[in-house]
Amino acid sequence: MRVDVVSIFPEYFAPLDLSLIGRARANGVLQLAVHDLRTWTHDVHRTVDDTPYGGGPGMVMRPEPWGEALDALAPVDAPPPRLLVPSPAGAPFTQAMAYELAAESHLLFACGRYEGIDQRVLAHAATRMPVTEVSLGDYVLFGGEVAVLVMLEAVTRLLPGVLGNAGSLDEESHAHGLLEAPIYTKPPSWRGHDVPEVLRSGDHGKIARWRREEGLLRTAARRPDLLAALPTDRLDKRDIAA
Ligand SMILES: Nc1ccccc1-c1cnco1
Repeated sequence: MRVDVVSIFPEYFAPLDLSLIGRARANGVLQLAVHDLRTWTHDVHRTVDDTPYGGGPGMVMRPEPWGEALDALAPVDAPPPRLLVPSPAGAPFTQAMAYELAAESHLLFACGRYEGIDQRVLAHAATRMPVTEVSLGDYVLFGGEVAVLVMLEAVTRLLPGVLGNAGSLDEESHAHGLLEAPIYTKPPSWRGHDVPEVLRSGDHGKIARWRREEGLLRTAARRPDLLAALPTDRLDKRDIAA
């Protein structure tokens, strides 16, 4: 997968050389390039923002540098990338979206700052590539960079060969729309707290049932919205009885 990121703070993405993402880049699973938006400015001050039409606080990112950046990174003679723009006004980022993005061959992330990017940049881009504004949640950040770091981690770990034990993808929270059951390791007793007997029973069927029930209980208690969204065929009669 090819990923291009455009930001006025390219140094934000230094962490991407670390750990799993660093390995995915080293073994070619992920081709990542980070670009400074100011590359596509032409004035001595390398200006990327201006005052908002209609007045109001803050500044808006100018369309011209973004237009030239997208022209350069999504040339018309190549298959179009999927443009992702982190935004508080975007669609919620979910594990389902992470799987969707992991199937793409080229992602292009546009990191907005200030009050955001002139809307015409997205409107023009949408004439020649899929554009998705994405929100990480209902809170306000200084810019899209941290959102891109989160999305890149969530997507990259789904790429083949990135996670050592692909099986762990199957068990983690949100993998099946439910939260994961509590997990434990040695010692069997610690500060008066014991590991649930069932997990030390060696009875794998019983352990699997316990984990599913505990995941359901946790989901019902902490994220009833996830339970409500679960397709009914995903809850078999054993779950209802639990
Ligand atoms: N607040 C922001 C400002 C700029 C770019 C993204 C965001 C964002 C994304 N998800 C929540 O907020």
